[in-house]
Amino acid sequence: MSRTPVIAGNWKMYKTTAEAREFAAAVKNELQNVSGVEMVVCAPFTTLSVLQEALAGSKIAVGAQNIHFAEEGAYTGEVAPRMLTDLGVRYVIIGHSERRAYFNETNETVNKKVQAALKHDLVPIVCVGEDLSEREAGQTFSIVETQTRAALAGIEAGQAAGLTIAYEPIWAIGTGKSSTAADANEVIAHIRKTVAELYDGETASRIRIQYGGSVKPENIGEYLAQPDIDGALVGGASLAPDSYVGLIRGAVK
Ligand SMILES: O=C(CO)COP(=O)(O)O
Repeated sequence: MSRTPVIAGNWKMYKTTAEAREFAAAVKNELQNVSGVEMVVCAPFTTLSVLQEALAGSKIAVGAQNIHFAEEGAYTGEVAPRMLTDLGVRYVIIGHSERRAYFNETNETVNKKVQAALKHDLVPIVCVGEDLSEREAGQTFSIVETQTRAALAGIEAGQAAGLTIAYEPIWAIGTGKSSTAADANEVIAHIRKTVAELYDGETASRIRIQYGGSVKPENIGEYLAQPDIDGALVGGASLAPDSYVGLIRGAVK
C-alpha cells in the first residue's frame, strides 16, 4: 500500500502572530500546486488562529504541539481538544521528547492524550524515541516498542491506522547529528512491526511513521527514499519560509 508522506513543521516556542502571518504569506503561493505530500505546520497556541486564517485556501494544514486530555475543567494553563477543533486545527503533536523531559509527560498521559485527540477527530502525531544512553545500551528497539504499545493502548485498529507516529531519536534533535536514513528506517520498520503485532498487517501498512531529528531540505530526500519512512517532523528547518518550501520540494522529488 502506498502511503502519502506527511511533512510537519514543529515550530516549538518560536514566532509571534506577526511572524506567523509573514511565514504564511511567504509559503502559501509557493506551495499552491504541490501534490502527493501532506503539509502541516504545528505552531504555538497563540498563533494557531492567525495561521488558520492566513493559510485558508491553501493545502497547508495547521497543528498544535500539545493538548490536555480532559474535555474541560480547572486545569490552569491547559488547552482542551475542543478548543483546537473550534479553530479548525487538524493535527496535534503528542508526547514530544521535550514534553516528556521538561513537563512530566509519561507513557500514560500520552495515551490519554491520544485517546482524547482521536475522540475529537484530531490527527495525533505521536512521538517516540530513545536518548543517547539508551541507544548506546542497545535499547532503541525496546524503548520505541514500549512507547508505541503504551501510546496505542485501548485504541481501535481503524483509528490507529489513521494516526501518525514520529520516530525522533532524542540525540538527533537540534544537534545537527541526524540518524542515517538506513538506521532510521530500521527503527521505523520495528515500530511498524509492533503495530502489526498489536493489530494486523493492514493497520501496519496504513499507519504513517515519520522520522524527526535534524532533517533539512538537503537530507529529507534520503529519508523519504526509505521504504518505511513516511515523512518528517522538522524543528529548526521548518521555521524559515524558504527552508520549509525546500523541505516540501525535497519530499516530492
Ligand atoms: O524535535 C524535532 C521536531 O519535533 C526535531 O527538531 P530539529 O529538526 O530542530 O532537530
